[in-house]
Amino acid sequence: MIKQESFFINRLKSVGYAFRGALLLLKTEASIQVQFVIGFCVTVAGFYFKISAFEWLIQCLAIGLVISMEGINTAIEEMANFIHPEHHKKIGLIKDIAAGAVFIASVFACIAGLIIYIPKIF
Ligand SMILES: Nc1ncnc2c1ncn2[C@@H]1O[C@H](COP(=O)(O)OP(=O)(O)OP(=O)(O)O)[C@@H](O)[C@H]1O
Repeated sequence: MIKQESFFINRLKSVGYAFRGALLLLKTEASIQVQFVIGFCVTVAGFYFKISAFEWLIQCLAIGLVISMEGINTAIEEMANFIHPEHHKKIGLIKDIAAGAVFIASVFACIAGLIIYIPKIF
């Protein structure tokens, strides 16, 4: 019983730490703030154009994917700077690959957005 309680409290604490991390990203990371504003704008567009439940599903997944990838990219950058603050070819490569992953997610999110909104606008 005690073990179960401590498991539950630990999970609750983990959610708290994760929430703190998400708030920190939103407060301090310009790229996350930009993605968040874009996410807000397309959410407004979703209501304006009355997109379907399936389109909402795709849009929510795309917004979540891009913002979370951006968060992982930030964590990789922070770790790289902490482990090796000096200039190094390998650190540059690691950062470029992490940024590349965000870029790929963003391109596909844009394609999904175009598929949803182009028929509604034109
Ligand atoms: N320590 C380093 N050694 C080698 N190249 C680096 C190093 N730090 C950054 N770079 C190169 O400069 C690029 C930009 O790095 P930076 O850390 O400024 O990321 P950024 O994309 O500007 O991130 P953000 O603006 O989100 O903080 C990297 O993608 C990498 O190519």
